[in-house]
Amino acid sequence: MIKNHEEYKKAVETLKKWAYYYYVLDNPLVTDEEYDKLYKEVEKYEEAHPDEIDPSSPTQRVGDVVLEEFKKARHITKMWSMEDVFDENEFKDWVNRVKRLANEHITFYIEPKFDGASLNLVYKDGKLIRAETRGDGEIGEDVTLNAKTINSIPLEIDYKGLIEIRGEVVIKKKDFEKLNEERVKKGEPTFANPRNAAAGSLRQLDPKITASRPLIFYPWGVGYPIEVLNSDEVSKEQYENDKKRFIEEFKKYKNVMDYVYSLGFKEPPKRGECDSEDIECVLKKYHEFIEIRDDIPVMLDGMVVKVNELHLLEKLGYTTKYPRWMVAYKFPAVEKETILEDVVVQVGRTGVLTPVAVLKPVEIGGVIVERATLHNFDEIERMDIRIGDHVIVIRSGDVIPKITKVLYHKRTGNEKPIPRPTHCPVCGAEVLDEGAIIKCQNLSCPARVVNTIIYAASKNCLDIEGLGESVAKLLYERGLVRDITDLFKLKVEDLEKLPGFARKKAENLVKAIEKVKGIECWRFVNALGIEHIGEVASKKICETFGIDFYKHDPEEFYKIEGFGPEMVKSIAEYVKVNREKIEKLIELIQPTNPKKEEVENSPFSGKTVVLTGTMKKPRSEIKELLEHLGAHVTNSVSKKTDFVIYGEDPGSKYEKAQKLGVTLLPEEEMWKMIGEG
Ligand SMILES: NC(=O)c1ccc[n+]([C@@H]2O[C@H](COP(=O)([O-])OP(=O)(O)OC[C@H]3O[C@@H](n4cnc5c(N)ncnc54)[C@H](O)[C@@H]3O)[C@@H](O)[C@H]2O)c1
Ligand SMILES: [Zn+2]
Repeated sequence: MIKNHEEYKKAVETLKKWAYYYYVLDNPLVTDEEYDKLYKEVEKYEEAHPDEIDPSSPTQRVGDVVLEEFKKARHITKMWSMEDVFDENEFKDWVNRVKRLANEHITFYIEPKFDGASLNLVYKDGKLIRAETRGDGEIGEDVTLNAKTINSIPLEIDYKGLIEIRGEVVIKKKDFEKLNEERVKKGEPTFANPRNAAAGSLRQLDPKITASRPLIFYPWGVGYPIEVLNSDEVSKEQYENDKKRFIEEFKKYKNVMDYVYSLGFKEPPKRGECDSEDIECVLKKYHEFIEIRDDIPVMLDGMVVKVNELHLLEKLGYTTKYPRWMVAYKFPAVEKETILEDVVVQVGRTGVLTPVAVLKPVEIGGVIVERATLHNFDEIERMDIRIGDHVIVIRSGDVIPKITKVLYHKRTGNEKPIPRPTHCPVCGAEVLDEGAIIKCQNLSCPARVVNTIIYAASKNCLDIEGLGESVAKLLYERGLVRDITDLFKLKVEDLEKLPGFARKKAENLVKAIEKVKGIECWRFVNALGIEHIGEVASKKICETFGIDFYKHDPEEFYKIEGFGPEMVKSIAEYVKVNREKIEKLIELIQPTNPKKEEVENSPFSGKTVVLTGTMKKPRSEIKELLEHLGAHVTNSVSKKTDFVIYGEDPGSKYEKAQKLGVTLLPEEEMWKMIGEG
């Protein structure tokens, strides 16, 4: 609560500073939540003391000043900020207010609120002549050259009159992650969130930098000729004429946007209309938006509700800051402030040390977040993050929880620096520090051994059911397993004595390990965990050399498609050190070589096959088997299909095959043809 003018002035100064960092520098000092809280307090005080209002208060203006380095651009019509509501009651209040002001029946146009950077595109005679950031709403930065590098912005459109098309420049969450990873590698500061990344990428003095960033433009509205005139570039008379014609032609905001999208702009993932008497319709849309929010590749921070009837916009009018005919119904925040309580260091199977932040638990979008990535120790030093620091954490769909900001201004002096490790936290061995990567080189480091076992047992390797993290740790701690080869010595009697193991569980694990015998070659190779050699490379190795791969000269690996020096060197080094181990494992596991000859002679080789109905074995298994026999298994039946193999209760695919005259094979028949019937 702000009690007096003195406190009010202080609060305004704070808000101004935060707004400057946010709008001008694209580098916020606090979370939106914190900004909004103080903003609301200032607003409240101003309502009670209208004569004390500071005209430079952020409540009285749109955005902030523009950066000096840019050429300035005056918008033909004004750009606005937007009122926001945070819950159903606030929203209903807004609806009642706007209905009262309109004094006639209204409908709503609804679309997502994109969390990015506002951009105004001026088209004249069908050509893009200018692109401007919002700036203070009247004057923005001229970023025409930058905008021209964004693929989703058409340089020419079919509309021949003067028009301002407005929208949001955004970056996909995935691309934001990638961009930040690249920046971490180069030792550059990371962007706090996708919005700052988009805004920072758009507001570059060098268009080449903008061009290198994968930006997307989503239009959400039209300025000229429906907004408020803001320059003398156009005469008042022409503006009034154009406006009248435009409103008569389109009538509703919805139609304006349909038209804009028809000009070649990108459509949002979801939009619609509701009657103002049907609040349930709006609320339903709100919940649908929240439901799909994580799956939408770009950030949405709310849903925008606009009065649909164009002739009412002028009547409903504007405050100093925003139109009275639209509102943002905000979603729960994806960024929260919390405290860094500790940093634990994890050691992976390759020995790389990764710092993980332990946070004071905080709820973000319905999920309690307790841990976050910190990338590496170079990043920790660059951010100067300390234990006890107040930090901002972001989590949203593809964006994994991460600390994006340290709130230095909240330091008390008791924060503790996070030392760069010189020794492995697990085995105590001295580490190899290569800057971004710090490594424990002790091959028998417990963390490395346990993680190697977990990896080898995982789905795409030996696929040992029941051998996850906790069991692997237990087996290691009890001295039962120090190496993958030890797995094959495990006896039911040893296991059943372990905590949490009854006889049944012990038997199951031993059985699961026995099942590894005769496993496919590629799974065996993948399980070795050779650096740079994953599933695909393992398959290629087995197809080319079979299980004797390690006996071949490293040079020979170059003939495999896609194998470069990094991979070949890694294999060579691995084999040099581990030859004996490989041989011992082959003896124990006896992996099967892919049998090429048989595949060529199979009745299914080169055939296109579709599966339908319930089969005796899981469909994925049958698919794999048929593919192994050289078949091409697809999902839909066409004239090109050779066989439709059906189990019980076959569906429409069966009928389609009959219609097209495709050969129908009962499942039994297939097994006979393979020789397993
Ligand atoms: N963390 C900080 O320090 C800090 C500082 C200042 C402001 N902020 C945050 O910024 C927000 C206020 O900023 P603002 O006043 O620029 O408003 P805003 O960014 O929340 O909303 C207005 C903008 O929304 C965009 N928009 C996206 N989708 C739209 C759609 N479908 N229709 C119309 N417009 C759409 C437009 O660019 C428009 O300019 C608050 O959430 C506040 O917390 C944070
Ligand atoms: Zn170690």
